[in-house]
Amino acid sequence: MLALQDVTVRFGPRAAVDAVSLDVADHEIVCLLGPSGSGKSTLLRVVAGLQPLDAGRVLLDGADQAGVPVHRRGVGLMFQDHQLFPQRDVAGNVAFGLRVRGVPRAERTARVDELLDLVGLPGAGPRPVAALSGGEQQRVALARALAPRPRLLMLDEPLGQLDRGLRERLVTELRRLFGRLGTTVLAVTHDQAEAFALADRVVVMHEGRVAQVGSPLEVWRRPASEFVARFLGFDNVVAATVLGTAATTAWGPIPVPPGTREGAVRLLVRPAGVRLGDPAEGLRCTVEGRTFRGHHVAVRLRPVDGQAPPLEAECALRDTPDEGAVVGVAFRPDEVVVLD
Ligand SMILES: Nc1ncnc2c1ncn2[C@@H]1O[C@H](COP(=O)(O)OP(=O)(O)OP(=O)(O)O)[C@@H](O)[C@H]1O
Repeated sequence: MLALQDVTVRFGPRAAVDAVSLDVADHEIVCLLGPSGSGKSTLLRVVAGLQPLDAGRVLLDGADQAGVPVHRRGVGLMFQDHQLFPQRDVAGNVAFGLRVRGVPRAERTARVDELLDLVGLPGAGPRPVAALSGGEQQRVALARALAPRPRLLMLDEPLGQLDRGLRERLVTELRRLFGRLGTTVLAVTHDQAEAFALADRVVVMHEGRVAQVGSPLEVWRRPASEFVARFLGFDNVVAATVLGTAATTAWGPIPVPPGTREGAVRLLVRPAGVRLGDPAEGLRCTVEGRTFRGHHVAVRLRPVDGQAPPLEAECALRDTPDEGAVVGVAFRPDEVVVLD
């Protein structure tokens, strides 16, 4: 449905988007994820036709979009500040795209009612938008973007300004809704939890380039590089020399999965693979701190020998050691990832 081929956008000497290629299939939900300034919004604006290209091509259903203006691309847009028209009521906002396309009144009314039902705001048509909560406004903005049945819906930080609880609920609803409608979606977010909950595929961006593409599970399990690992919040990264099924590191020997590339590498040990046990065995560490994360506790560990970098373990609530305790650390090979 959407194909980006070597898309490049420069602002001055710097490429904000640097030779990005990406395909989005029909009915697929793809999330661009990355830190501030990595080029996500610029890429979205390119697809919408709001940002000219310096090189490359954008194709929609196989047709090159060079020279095709925004309103002829058949894409729907929903931006962070969702820009509802404050002087119109909810129905007037949702109907906007239909009115500019000359859809007759009766059909417009029916479609607005249908969409308000769909986004969970049945009967809200006559309400002034100023009287709606942030979450309700977000739903109205979504209904407005969906109303003209865009072939591709683009969302820029769709839930950016809402509090976390509401975001988590809405993101699940959105995914279900898009699945039901068969909507193809390209969304931008800097929030990994949101991207992982919404997307079929995640595209991690770094300095205008694609750092990794994969399903949420693939990216989470196997971050391709140290950048992606750290962006996802994995900080147990260490220099290692691999020989056979063991790596020599500042944390001592770490078992690695069979078939791991030999020689000098960077290794990630996911916190779930850091096991705490008897202080007489393995790497001796002091428990520096603990953070409760709902279903588990993140435990910060400082190796006693002082030279090795700190590391983090993930513990079940009932197995969490006290702060200040000395523990012995062992590593599970299935949670070890070799980074590029
Ligand atoms: N109109 C512009 N003129 C000059 N530089 C720009 C312009 N738009 C974006 N940039 C620069 O291009 C780079 C990418 O910006 P972009 O907004 O695409 O990043 P982003 O990943 O969406 O960031 P954020 O999450 O903060 O929105 C940044 O360095 C930004 O400063």
